[in-house]
Amino acid sequence: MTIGRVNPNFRLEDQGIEGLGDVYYNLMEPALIEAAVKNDEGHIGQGGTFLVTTGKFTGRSPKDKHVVRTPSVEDTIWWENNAPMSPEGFDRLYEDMLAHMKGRDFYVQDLTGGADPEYAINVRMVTELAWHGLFIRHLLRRPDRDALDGYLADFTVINCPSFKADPERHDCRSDTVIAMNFDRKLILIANTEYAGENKKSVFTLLNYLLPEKGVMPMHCSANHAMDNPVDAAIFFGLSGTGKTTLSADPARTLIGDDEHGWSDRGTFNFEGGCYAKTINLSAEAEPEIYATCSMFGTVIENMVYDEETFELDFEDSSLTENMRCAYPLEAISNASDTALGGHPKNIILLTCDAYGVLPPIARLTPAQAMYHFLSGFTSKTPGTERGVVEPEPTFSTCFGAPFMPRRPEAYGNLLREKIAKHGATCWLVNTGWTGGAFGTGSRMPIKATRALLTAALDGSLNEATFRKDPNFGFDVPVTVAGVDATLLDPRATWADKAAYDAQASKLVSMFSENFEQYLPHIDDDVKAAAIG
Ligand SMILES: Nc1ncnc2c1ncn2[C@@H]1O[C@H](COP(=O)(O)OP(=O)(O)O)[C@@H](O)[C@H]1O
Ligand SMILES: C=C(OP(=O)(O)O)C(=O)O
Ligand SMILES: [Mn+2]
Repeated sequence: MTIGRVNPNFRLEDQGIEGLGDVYYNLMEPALIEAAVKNDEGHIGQGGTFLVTTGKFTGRSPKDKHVVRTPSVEDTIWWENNAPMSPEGFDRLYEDMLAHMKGRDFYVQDLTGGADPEYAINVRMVTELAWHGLFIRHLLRRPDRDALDGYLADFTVINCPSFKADPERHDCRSDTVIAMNFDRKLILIANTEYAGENKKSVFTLLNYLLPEKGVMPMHCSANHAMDNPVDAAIFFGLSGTGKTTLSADPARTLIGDDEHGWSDRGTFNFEGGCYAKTINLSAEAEPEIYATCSMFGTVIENMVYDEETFELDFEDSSLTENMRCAYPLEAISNASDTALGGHPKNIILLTCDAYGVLPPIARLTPAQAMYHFLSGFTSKTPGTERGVVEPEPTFSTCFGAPFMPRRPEAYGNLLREKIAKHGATCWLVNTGWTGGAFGTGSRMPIKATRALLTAALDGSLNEATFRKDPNFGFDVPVTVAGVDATLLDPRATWADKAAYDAQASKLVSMFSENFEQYLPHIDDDVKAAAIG
């Protein structure tokens, strides 16, 4: 049976997907919650949130993500970073998945990725779980109801957690799979309930498609000065570095928290919602995000709560440290209603340095910015990927290697052109450790990071006195109003200075060793910015 609103000429049957049980098209939030409760997928929480747990998979499974190796993508995919799947393996996977789906109920959400209509693509999300429908409806962009009657999808994502892949038959690594087929315009996800796979697969898709249109796709958050979209800032960062936290700034307008494009027209959010971490979330440090945890429709994933009062426990990470809430952009009071901004005036590279070596803020030349963008030094945050249990230093190029189908230079060159053309000021911000490495020191206070960003974004920090960092060659401010000057110099925060020097020189070598792979592909000015 077909229930809900859909283009009568573009039902699943029209895509060759037949024999399912009931198919629910484009249900709105209340109906999705009702369906999810009826299916026993979770519980309604305080304020009308929806509370779910996702079982074994509470973070992404990057090693199970595959790109189908067809001739048309052979030369453009960065195969060292993207696990291949044969077209035959994919075809069998699709066939087996469709057979498995027969008789089961599914939820279809016809959505869009990209706030700029010029670059938007239509993505139909077909989910076995009603709450995945609710999640992705929050996260992507919702077309007007009337537009649904003529909606056609550019790409279709099918997410079926009850299906297990067969590595032999489907040419994949395990029984969990995220398979992207750019030729067939299909993405198949199986055997994981972690909601983040839905949004990050669409992100990966846009990272593949947009560079050909001259648009730089970016793993970054974005905001702009209150009521002044021209004064935009973007914050690149791998998971857990602070994109979501720092872009929700009460003094600025939020454009988006995770995925953006930069075209000749400026910046635009790919999404229509946010996906925040809730571990140790406090009303004091992050009031806007905290407030969404008691709003109607917010999806609360893998949080422990009191079974009698339904009160959330923000400290209890026993299910995972990667506990989350998902909500539409409108849930943040000062979010932009267009999700568009100008060309970024400031570009922030967020890094979570678990070694406690990098300063809390440094100003970068364009060449240094390119060097750090390609290096992507940071730490993986516990829980965000399977198997990561403590902050794990890594070089994740473009601050988002798991989502980059193309070679890093493809993104690096686009970014570099845009920085040169629009003259953005670039900053490196360490939201990681201070006063010692992970285990000895402590995480950078959010308040200090915010104060430094405020000074960078309002232009006042440019007037500060800077010192040149002896290890990394970038400019580090010596004093900033409202921030303890000791904090600005990481060496000064370590009790054991010799230990700092040893750790810093170890990090310099790591940078230098990692960067060797890029040397054949880059220009002399970026080479000159290389460390070590
Ligand atoms: N100085 C800091 N800056 C930003 N976030 C911090 C800082 N100190 C601690 N945190 C915590 O780190 C996490 C950052 O996560 P998040 O903003 O979701 O990152 P991302 O969006 O980049 O994945 C949050 O849980 C936040 O509370
Ligand atoms: C959804 C994710 O992104 P982020 O942590 O960058 O918000 C993720 O890494 O699973
Ligand atoms: Mn985030």
